[in-house]
Amino acid sequence: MVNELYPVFLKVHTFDVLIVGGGDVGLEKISFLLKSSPNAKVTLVAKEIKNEIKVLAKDHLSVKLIEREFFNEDLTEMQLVIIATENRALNKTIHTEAKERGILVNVADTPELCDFYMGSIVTKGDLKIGISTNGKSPTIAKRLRELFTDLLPDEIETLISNMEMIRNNIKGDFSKKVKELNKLTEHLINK
Ligand SMILES: C[C@@]1(CC(=O)O)C2=NC(=C\c3[nH]c(c(CCC(=O)O)c3CC(=O)O)Cc3[nH]c(c(CC(=O)O)c3CCC(=O)O)/C=C3\N/C(=C\2)[C@@H](CCC(=O)O)[C@]3(C)CC(=O)O)/[C@H]1CCC(=O)O
Ligand SMILES: NC(=O)c1ccc[n+]([C@@H]2O[C@H](COP(=O)([O-])OP(=O)(O)OC[C@H]3O[C@@H](n4cnc5c(N)ncnc54)[C@H](O)[C@@H]3O)[C@@H](O)[C@H]2O)c1
Repeated sequence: MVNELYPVFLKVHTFDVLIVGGGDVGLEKISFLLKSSPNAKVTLVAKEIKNEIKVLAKDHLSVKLIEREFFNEDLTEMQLVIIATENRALNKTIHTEAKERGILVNVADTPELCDFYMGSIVTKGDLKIGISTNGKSPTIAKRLRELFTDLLPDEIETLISNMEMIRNNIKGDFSKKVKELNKLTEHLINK
């Protein structure tokens, strides 16, 4: 099958995100989301919310927890929904309702019901690399994250900051700027 995924880097703090389910999977999803995007505007609804999620929410003022069963009205004004209850039929029903409202949906661990996948994420300051295996092996995505995190030197952060300064200070037209920036960085790739 062709890999048709198009990666984007979302400014999640400008979105309203709903997570349904507050068990192990809900915890995994909200943890990864907040790790990358600490100010993500997340509402989590679940009949029972794990204590770890409550502890995490205390450190993130943009997170709202609602401990009760899910109602369709919870989807109002949401732009992204992550569904993670243990009830597959319920997950499917919420998926259908969300799609009717034009909301992008991720049903945790159910690739065929996902409009987008949560990626595995390598972070070195302003550098962020999202990894996906097209839903085939989250374990490989995780291992590649570990590999790239080790492989990329922390100095990459300084390098990117320096390049930003140079980029802002190069005078002249666009093509001259592009040429100079390319010349400065060509030694980074040793073929
Ligand atoms: C990247 C990451 C981000 C995150 O979770 O936020 C993520 N899964 C992670 C870990 C992980 N998940 C699972 C295991 C156990 C081992 C295993 O089964 O492989 C491990 C590994 C571990 O924990 O060691 C269970 C699992 N996951 C999915 C299925 C169903 C299936 O594949 O059919 C099953 C089987 C459930 C069952 O047994 O029934 C499906 C999805 N998981 C995805 C993302 C999406 C595709 C990503 C891609 O394109 O690669 C997708 C499609 C949907 C989604 O959830 O977005 C995070 C790594 C974070 C990190 O450490 O960096
Ligand atoms: N835990 C894992 O590591 C794991 C691994 C692979 C797949 N899965 C699958 O992921 C799904 C979720 O797993 P989990 O371990 O988080 O389950 P869990 O039982 O720990 O949590 C389920 C959550 O859904 C909530 N919920 C159930 N019905 C609800 C409703 N009507 N309204 C609102 N909230 C409701 C519960 O209150 C709870 O917070 C399951 O389908 C499971 O098979 C889990």
